[in-house]
Amino acid sequence: MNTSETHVLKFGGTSLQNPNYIKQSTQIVMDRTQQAHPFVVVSALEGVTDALIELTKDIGKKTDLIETGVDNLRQKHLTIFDKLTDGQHKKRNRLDKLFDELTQDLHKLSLDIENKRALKDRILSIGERASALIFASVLSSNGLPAESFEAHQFIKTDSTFGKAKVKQDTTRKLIREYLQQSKFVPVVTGFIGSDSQNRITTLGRSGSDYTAGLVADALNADHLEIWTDVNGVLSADPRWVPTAQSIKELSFGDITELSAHGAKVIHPQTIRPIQDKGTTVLVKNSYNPSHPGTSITSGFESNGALKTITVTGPFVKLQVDETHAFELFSKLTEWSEQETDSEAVGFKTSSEFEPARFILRQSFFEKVSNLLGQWASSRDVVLDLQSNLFKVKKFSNHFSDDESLSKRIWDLLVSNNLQPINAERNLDERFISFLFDRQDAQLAARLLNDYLQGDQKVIDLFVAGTGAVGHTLLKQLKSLEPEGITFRLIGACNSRNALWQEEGIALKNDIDWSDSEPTNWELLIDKLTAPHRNNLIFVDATGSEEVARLYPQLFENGTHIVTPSKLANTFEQAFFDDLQSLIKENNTSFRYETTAGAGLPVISTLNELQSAGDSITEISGVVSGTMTYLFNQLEQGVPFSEAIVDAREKGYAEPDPRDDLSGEDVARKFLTLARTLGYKIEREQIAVESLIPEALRDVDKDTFLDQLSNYDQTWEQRISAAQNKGQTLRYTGRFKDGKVNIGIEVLPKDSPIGQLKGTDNLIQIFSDLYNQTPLVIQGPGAGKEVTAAGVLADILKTARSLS
Ligand SMILES: NC(=O)C1=CN([C@@H]2O[C@H](COP(=O)(O)OP(=O)(O)OC[C@H]3O[C@@H](n4cnc5c(N)ncnc54)[C@H](OP(=O)(O)O)[C@@H]3O)[C@@H](O)[C@H]2O)C=CC1
Ligand SMILES: N[C@@H](CC=O)C(=O)O
Repeated sequence: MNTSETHVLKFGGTSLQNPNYIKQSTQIVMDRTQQAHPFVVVSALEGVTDALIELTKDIGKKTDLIETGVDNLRQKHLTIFDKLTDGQHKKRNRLDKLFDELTQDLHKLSLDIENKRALKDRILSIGERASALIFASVLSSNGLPAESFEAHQFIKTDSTFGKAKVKQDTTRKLIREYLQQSKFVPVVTGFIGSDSQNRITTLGRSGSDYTAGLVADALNADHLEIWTDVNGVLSADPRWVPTAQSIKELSFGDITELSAHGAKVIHPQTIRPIQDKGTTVLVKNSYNPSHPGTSITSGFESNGALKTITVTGPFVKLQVDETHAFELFSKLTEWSEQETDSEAVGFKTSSEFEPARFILRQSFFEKVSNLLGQWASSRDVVLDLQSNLFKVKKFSNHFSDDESLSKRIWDLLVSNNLQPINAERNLDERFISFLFDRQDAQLAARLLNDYLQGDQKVIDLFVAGTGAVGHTLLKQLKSLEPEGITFRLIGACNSRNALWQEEGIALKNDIDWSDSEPTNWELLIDKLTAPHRNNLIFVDATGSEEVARLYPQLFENGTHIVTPSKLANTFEQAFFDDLQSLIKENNTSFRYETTAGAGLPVISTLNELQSAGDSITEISGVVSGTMTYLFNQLEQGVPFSEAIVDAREKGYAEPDPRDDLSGEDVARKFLTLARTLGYKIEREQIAVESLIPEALRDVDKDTFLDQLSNYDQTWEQRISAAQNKGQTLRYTGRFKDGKVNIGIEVLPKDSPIGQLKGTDNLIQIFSDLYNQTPLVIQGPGAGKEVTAAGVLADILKTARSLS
C-alpha cells in the first residue's frame, strides 16, 4: 500500500443500495490502495434511515409491528452480508445483535421510559452501524483487511439530539487517536456522534458528509471524496431539469452557498472543517467512477461562471389584511429566529398600514394557519393564499457587475410567457429568485439551465415512425455531435409502441421498448402539447394520414415539424393553407425537403430562387426513385413482380408500394412543389398514368402483391420492344402553366433521363433566370440512408434557427 496520500471516501446510501452497488463501492476502495491510504465513511444502506424513522413514528400505538419491522431490516442486512462476505461469523453475530438492540430500544421508546430524543438517535444510529460492519467485512473478504469504527467513540457533540453540534477540537484529537493507529482500512459510521454522557447523537440528515469532513480535517487528508449516484455536482436537480450537466470545478464558497440554498449536493457543514486546508473535495459517481465528477478546492475562482439553478419548495404565499399584518409580522419574526431553515419565512411588505405578503415554507405554514384560525373567528383576515409554489434560484457572481444579466433572464422568462408570482434579487448572496407554481417552475428551471449552458442549445425531439427512414435517422443522430446543440430524444413511437422519457432516451442502435406503452395519439398529443414545452421538433417518419392530420394541433402549440411524409402538404388545399397560417401565427417552422427528391435539395433551391426574385416557369423530370429502379431492373431481366418487392425491401418504395406504382407518390411530389411555389391546386386536377393493372386497382395489398406476377410477361414484352429501338421507359412529370401531367415517357436510352441509374431522380427547373438551359438537380431520390440524412439536415436547420 502506498501511504503517501490520505484519501477519505464517503459512500452515500445510493452507492449502497444493493449487493452490486456495495461491491462496486468496495472495489473503488480496493483500487485506491494503489495510490493512497483510504479511510472510508459510510451512510446507512439506501432506505434504511427512512425505514427506521417510520418505525419510531406513533410507536406507542403499533408495538405489534416492531418485530416484523425489525425482522425485515435484519433480513435485508444479513442477506447482503451472506451474499458478499466469506462468512465472518463474529461480524455476522455483531450485525445480528444490532437488530436485537434495535428491538429493545423500540420497545423502550413505546413505553416512554427514557429520554425520547436520545432514544430516537440511538435507534437511527443502527443504519450506519450495520452498513459499516457490512462494508468492512466485504473489504476483508476480498483480501483488503478492514475494520469498522462506530463514530460515537470519537465524534463528540453537545446533546442536541437530531442535530447535534460537534466539538471540533476534542473530536479532531480523538479521531487521530482512533484511526491513525489502525493497521487496517478504517470504515467509519457516518451521521453519528456522542455527547458528554456518551449517549449517541445524530448530526442531521446527510450528516455522513459532515462526518467525512471531520475525518478529513483530523487526518489532514489530501482528498475528501463524496461518492454518490450522479456525475458530481450538477447544474440543477435532474428531477427538475433532465438536461442538468455536471460542473467541473467549484470553490468552497460556491458549494457552501449552493448547499445552503437547497442544492442537495452535500451537507452544508461538510466543507467547514477543512476550508482552511489544502484538501481537494471531489464529488463522484460510484456507478461511473471514470467520470471526473466535480472538484471543489479552496483556491478555485469560479469567476462568475457558477452555472447553477436550484429549485426549492413547496411554499405558500399569504396575504393578510392590514389590521393583522403587523401582528403576524412580529409573530413570524419571533418564530423565524428559532428556525434553522433560512427559507422558512420570507416577508414581502411589512408596514403597519398595508396588507403584508409572506412567503412561507409549506411545512411551516401549519403553525401560522392555527393562528389565522383564531383570528378568523372575528373577521376575514386572509386576502390571498396560494400554495404549492416553488422558488427557482439562479446563482451567478455576475449580478453585481453585469446589469444586463438579470434583464436577459427576465426577457427569457417573458418571451416564454412566464410571469413569476414573486421575484427577489440578492446581490450579496449572488442569486436571483423567482416564485412560480410547479409547472411554471419546471419550465423556468429548464429554460434557465439551458440558457446557462451558454452556447449549448437543448432541443427536444420526438420521432414518430421507426421504420426504414425513422430507424436510420435515429442511428445517424446517435453519431452526430453538432456544435452548440444537444438533442434530447424525449419520445419515439411506431404504430404499436410509444416510449416517452422526459430526461431523454439513450440513443442506441435499437430503441429499448420495454418501458413503452401502446401507441395512443390522444395521449401523445397531450404530452407533446403540454404548456411547458419549448424548442420541440416533431419528426414524422410514419407516412400515416392519422399523424399528418395532427400537425395543426402541434403548430398551434409552437412545435416545429420536420417530415419526409408527403401527406400533410397534399391533402385538400384548405388544409395546406391552414398549415401555412398556423406556422406564421405561431412562429413555428415546417421543413419537408425530403418529400420531393429525398435527400436532394429541390425544395430549398426553389425557395431560394423565389426569395431572390426569380420566377419559376416549369419543373419537370423524374422524381420517383422506385420507378427508375424498377425500369432498370426490368431492363436487366428481373420480373416486374420481383422488382417491386425488392424495391420495398431495399427501402425505396413507399410503405405501401402501390403508392409508387399508381403514380400517387409522384403526384404528391409535384403537388408539393407547385403549392410550395404558391399555386393553388387540388390533387384531383392532376392527371396521372397508373402502372397498376386495371384488375388490381381495388384489391387489398396482399392480393395485389400475390397477383402481380401475372403481369410479368406484359412488362417484359413492353421493355424489350423499347430496347429494340434503342429506347427506354421513364416515369416523368411536368409542372407548367399551373398544370401537372404525369406518366410514362419513351425516351432515347442515351438521353440524360434515359441514362438514369439506381434510384436516380433528375429534376429540371426552368425560370426567368434559367430560361434557355434548366437548372438540373440529379442524384439518388429514394433510400433510407439519403432520406434520413435529408431529414437530419432539416432537423439541424430547424435547431440552428431556434434561440
Ligand atoms: N423510403 C424512402 O426512400 C423515402 C421515404 N419517404 C417517406 O418517409 C416516410 C416513412 O417511410 P419508410 O420509413 O420507408 O416507411 P416504413 O413503413 O418503413 O416505416 C413507417 C413507420 O411508421 C410507423 N407508423 C405507421 N403508422 C403509424 C401511426 N399511425 N402511428 C405511429 N407510427 C406509425 C410504422 O410502425 P410499425 O413499425 O409498427 O409498422 C413504421 O415504424 C413515408 O412518409 C415516406 O413517404 C420520403 C422520402 C424517401
Ligand atoms: N417511394 C419514393 C421514396 C421517395 O420519396 C420513391 O421511390 O421516390
